[in-house]
Amino acid sequence: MVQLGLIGLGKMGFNMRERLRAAGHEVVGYDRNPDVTDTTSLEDLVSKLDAPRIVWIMVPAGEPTRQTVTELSNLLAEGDMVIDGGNSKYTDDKLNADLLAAKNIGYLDCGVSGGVWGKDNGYGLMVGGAAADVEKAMPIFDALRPEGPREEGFSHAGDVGAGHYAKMIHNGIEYGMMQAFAEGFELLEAAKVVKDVPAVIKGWQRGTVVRSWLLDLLVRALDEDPELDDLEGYVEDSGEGRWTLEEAINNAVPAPVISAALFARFASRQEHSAAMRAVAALRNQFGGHAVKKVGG
Ligand SMILES: O=C(O)[C@H](O)[C@@H](O)[C@H](O)[C@H](O)COP(=O)(O)O
Repeated sequence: MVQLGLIGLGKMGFNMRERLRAAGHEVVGYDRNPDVTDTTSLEDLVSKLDAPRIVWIMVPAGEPTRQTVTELSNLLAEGDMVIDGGNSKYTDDKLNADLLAAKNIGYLDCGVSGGVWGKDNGYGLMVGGAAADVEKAMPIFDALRPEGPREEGFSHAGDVGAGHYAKMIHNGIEYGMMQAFAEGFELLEAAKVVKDVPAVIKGWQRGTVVRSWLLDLLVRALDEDPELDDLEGYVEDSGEGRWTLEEAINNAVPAPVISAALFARFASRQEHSAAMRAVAALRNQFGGHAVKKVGG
């Protein structure tokens, strides 16, 4: 049994606390939401833990995570350790690690995959940092990861930053896979050759090359809404896809699938695309091709 401080009890952190407690670990959670928190402040959280402490951060990436690391750097002591489990950009990890290292506080970055299903199924984990720190936190990783061989749901990806780098690329792949399923779905719907689209997609769940958890989730969504027409075709993104493409450019690695998937999300948010108005205008200019006028 180990003891862990957990900051951020939203969709991910709340379920992680449940899974860790179910495995017999002691978790002291902090969240600004009084309904879910175990403590009143970060100071209080730190005071409730025995040294050497391990504190896991599960708050939104960017400023909220950086701010939390900064506050912890003033509250923790030599020998303690911080783990950032959020979807942070990997370049933030070096800054966090350096800030904490100045006080001899350890740091690991951990990409966490599995969403709201992780509480029961376990979370896929990819970790960056020193091997000795990874070893210290292993009981926590073992409780969070799925059952089965450790190396199939956990990796020590490399030095600080490597865990979030691995998660970034994982999410880039996720964008591409989702987009491929989505385009197949639209084609099946459009062509009307296939009479029962949800049945065909359900029939791909076993034996086929494309069977996968994302396919299972698509089947689940279609069970609830067979044509998905309760939904707007509007898709946000949280950064990982953009960072993956920055890496593709920096390393001159072609990534046409992931970039198309990201741009499809941008297109999904446009009601009145300037680019497509320009294409319509140009076709009209050079070829006299018909255009549709607003309100016409
Ligand atoms: O592996 C996972 O569990 C998911 O990738 C998870 O991390 C989350 O759902 C993404 O952050 C969504 O990312 P986008 O908002 O960029 O689609």
